Amino acid sequence: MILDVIVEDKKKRLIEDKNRVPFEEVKREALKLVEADAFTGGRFYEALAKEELSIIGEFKKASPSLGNIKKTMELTDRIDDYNASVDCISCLTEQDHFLGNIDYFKQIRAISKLPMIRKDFMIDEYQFYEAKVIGADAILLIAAILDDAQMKDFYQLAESLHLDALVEVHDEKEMERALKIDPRIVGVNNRDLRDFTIRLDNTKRLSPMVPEGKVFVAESGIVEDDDVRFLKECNVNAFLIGRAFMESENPKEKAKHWKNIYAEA
Ligand SMILES: O=C(O)c1ccccc1NCC(=O)[C@H](O)[C@H](O)COP(=O)(O)O
Repeated sequence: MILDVIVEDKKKRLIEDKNRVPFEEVKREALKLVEADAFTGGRFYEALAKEELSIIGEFKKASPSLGNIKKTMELTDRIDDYNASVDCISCLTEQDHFLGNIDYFKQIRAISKLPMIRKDFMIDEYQFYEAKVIGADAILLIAAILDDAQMKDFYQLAESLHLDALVEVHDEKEMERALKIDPRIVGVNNRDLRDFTIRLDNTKRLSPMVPEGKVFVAESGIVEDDDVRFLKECNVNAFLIGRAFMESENPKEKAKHWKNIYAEA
């Protein structure tokens, strides 16, 4: 499965990353920031926990399912659009399959005040400290690539660094595992990573499992008005949208339009 390939490539990248900036150095830098933190976590969570629909707008240059994504806007124009219309930003930092990197993240961080999630395949403590250093407010934990102990330890590590965690699941089994750590934010990915098919029904099927009080995020495959109407029935707090915004020449209008549809549906 593609996730296995991505994780293997990530392990190789981590060896290079640690050679370039040693673990102890990144950790020291991150802990300094934690000590100086004005916020002790929750910026990302708070932005999603509102009564009305929130949107996480994603920056991704490529993906295994889409290949290279056609560039429709200059980065700074896109950031301006997101700043004016979405509630949080997601930025892929994975290099080999999404063509992201931490400099891309830092570029966006420098000109957006929105809470930002570092979207990557988190398998090593190093990445959490690095996320803190580059100015992330949140990280992604993908249940499919972590065992129960890793999920719990990484969740606690994120909390200790004042980072929110979006815990991503694909099916009932992963949802049960994820809920054991009592995460504040749960996301259902609608993309089947075996064949890349999108089923928004995934969110609908798993929605009754999400306990009251959690922030519930529908991820992937939201591309048209009817998708927004469909997801309204699932009581989600937020959408994570990549492709539809990256391929749009007017992501700001799209985000506003979909928030209106959601409010009126
Ligand atoms: O997008 C992929 O092809 C993909 C493949 C393997 C693992 C993860 C993948 N996507 C990451 C994401 O979670 C999406 O970028 C995100 O949910 C936005 O999805 P979309 O709106 O469909 O671009």
